[in-house]
Amino acid sequence: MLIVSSSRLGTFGKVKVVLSVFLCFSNFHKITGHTMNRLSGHEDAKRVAAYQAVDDHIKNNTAVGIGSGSTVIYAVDRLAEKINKEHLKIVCVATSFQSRQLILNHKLTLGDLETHPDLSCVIDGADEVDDKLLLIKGGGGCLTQEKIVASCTSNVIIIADHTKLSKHLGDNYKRGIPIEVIPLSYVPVIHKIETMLGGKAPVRMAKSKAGPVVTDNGNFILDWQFPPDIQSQQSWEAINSKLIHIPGVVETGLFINMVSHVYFGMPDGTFLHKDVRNLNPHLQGSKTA
Ligand SMILES: O=C[C@H](O)[C@H](O)[C@H](O)COP(=O)(O)O
Repeated sequence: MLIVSSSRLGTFGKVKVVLSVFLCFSNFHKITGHTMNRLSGHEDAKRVAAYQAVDDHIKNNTAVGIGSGSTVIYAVDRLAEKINKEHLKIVCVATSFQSRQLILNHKLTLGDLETHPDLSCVIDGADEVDDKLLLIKGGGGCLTQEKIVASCTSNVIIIADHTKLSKHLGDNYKRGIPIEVIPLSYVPVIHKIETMLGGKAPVRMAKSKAGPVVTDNGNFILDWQFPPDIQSQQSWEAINSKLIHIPGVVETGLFINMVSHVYFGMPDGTFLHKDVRNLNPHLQGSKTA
């Protein structure tokens, strides 16, 4: 029937038919609940990690930090489910515009660091985690508020899919270390990073806007593609210290000695839990909930 009628339609009519078929197909997936089944392996892995972290660490009558990124979305889903089911009283502190929206959209209680400067835990994502649990963060442009919020707890919990796990920083995440800078300083900061530490530190350009990415704080992001041998010459702590002392640098996406636990969702639906107190990993099962 479609073929017969499409031959009698003009271009505009054909576009309408194609659009209706597309909308029908998307609604079919929503109606039949197939949306979850269509999740990719990566999405499933993110969900497994996020659910497990929430189940293990969220306690009643606490304030928690909510990180940013695509994995945190699953954590907030689980948190909302848990709060409603168990009638918990939890105050959520955001680390970005996105995370604030997530909290508000789930009708959770929004707090801030002014009212809740001590957090029971922070659940956040990462772009890469090395075998000492050092992190690269900021791939989505959020890092300064994340680091401030993370500094307000002794329990930073990272959730990620298995592709984020690597031996050394930069093994898997190739975009470089994000560095937030005050806009007027970006050229001298690039020059200083490249002269002092080597590599390249281009300003991150926006995809759907002319010009650079602008952070939630009104700043620019540099992605420092560091020289491969830098890790054999100096520690990440020393490198981070050099970077943050450059005038104009607001913060870096290097999170050093800040993490307590990391949960990786694995391709087979299990999760890998790493506890900083015992860096031998424990494969803990397949609670996908
Ligand atoms: O800038 C973004 C944040 O640091 C994210 O937590 C990080 O990029 C990981 O995001 P995702 O969970 O989407 O991989």
